Amino acid sequence: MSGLRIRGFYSGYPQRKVIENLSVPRLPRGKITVLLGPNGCGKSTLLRALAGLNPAQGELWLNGEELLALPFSRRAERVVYLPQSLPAGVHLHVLESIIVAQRASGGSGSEADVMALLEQLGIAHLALNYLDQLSGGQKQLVGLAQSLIRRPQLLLLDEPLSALDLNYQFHVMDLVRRETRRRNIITVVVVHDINIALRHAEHVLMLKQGRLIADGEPEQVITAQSLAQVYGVRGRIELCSQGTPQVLIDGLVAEPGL
Ligand SMILES: Nc1ncnc2c1ncn2[C@@H]1O[C@H](COP(=O)(O)OP(=O)(O)OP(=O)(O)O)[C@@H](O)[C@H]1O
Repeated sequence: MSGLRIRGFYSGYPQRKVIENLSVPRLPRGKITVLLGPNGCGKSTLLRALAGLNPAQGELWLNGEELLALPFSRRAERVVYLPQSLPAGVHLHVLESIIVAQRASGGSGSEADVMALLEQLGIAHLALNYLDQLSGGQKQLVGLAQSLIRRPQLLLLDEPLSALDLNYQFHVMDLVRRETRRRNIITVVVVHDINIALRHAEHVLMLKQGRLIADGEPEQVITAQSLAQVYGVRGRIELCSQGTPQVLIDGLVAEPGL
């Protein structure tokens, strides 16, 4: 079966269970899935576990192949995880760092391909800058280029927009969506901005305390009821004048007894 299927999945740390008995029938190929949930609910733990960077038990099927049974090197050819921040102290040019990422995944290391991707991301002018001399947002864009050039089947992006301005947030989500469709891959993106999820996601997972609360199309998952249950806020979903749904937050859900 194509797509990603998760069954009876557990992950966490020696002193702490985080993801408990998670099952997701199917994350579709060619679509962006946004993973939502409050701070500390287990979003990064889950992405790292999907990538084989955290211990996990259960079943994890990617395009019909059981990932947990694969050696780490074969799994890393199929799954790429972009962490919230790039490792510090890497003294490489942007261009070199992406060529290294491309060669590590069996690519040709072609400078022309890398430059074309940097152009698409709007950062070709940074090609000869050192990674450790970039701004936070510039580093995020380079991290995205390093991830895309590796041509994974499953792309896991952990808060890739957190340091980006409004223009780049839109540009990056648009680009990731186009590339996800063009390459027919599965992309899972963690974001905190519900309106970005409503606008750009094609599928949404909502987590609370390591458990799946909702799974489906954005407008089915992001409702006043789920916002109250998962985030403890009173919200409304309204159509703006251009027909795009928007979440408006009116306040916090009253504590019982207050
Ligand atoms: N290395 C670790 N060792 C032990 N516990 C950890 C570790 N990393 C995270 N945790 C705990 O696991 C839980 C889930 O953390 P995780 O980083 O997955 O949450 P998150 O949903 O990504 O949060 P945020 O939105 O704040 O980034 C938290 O309670 C956190 O304290």
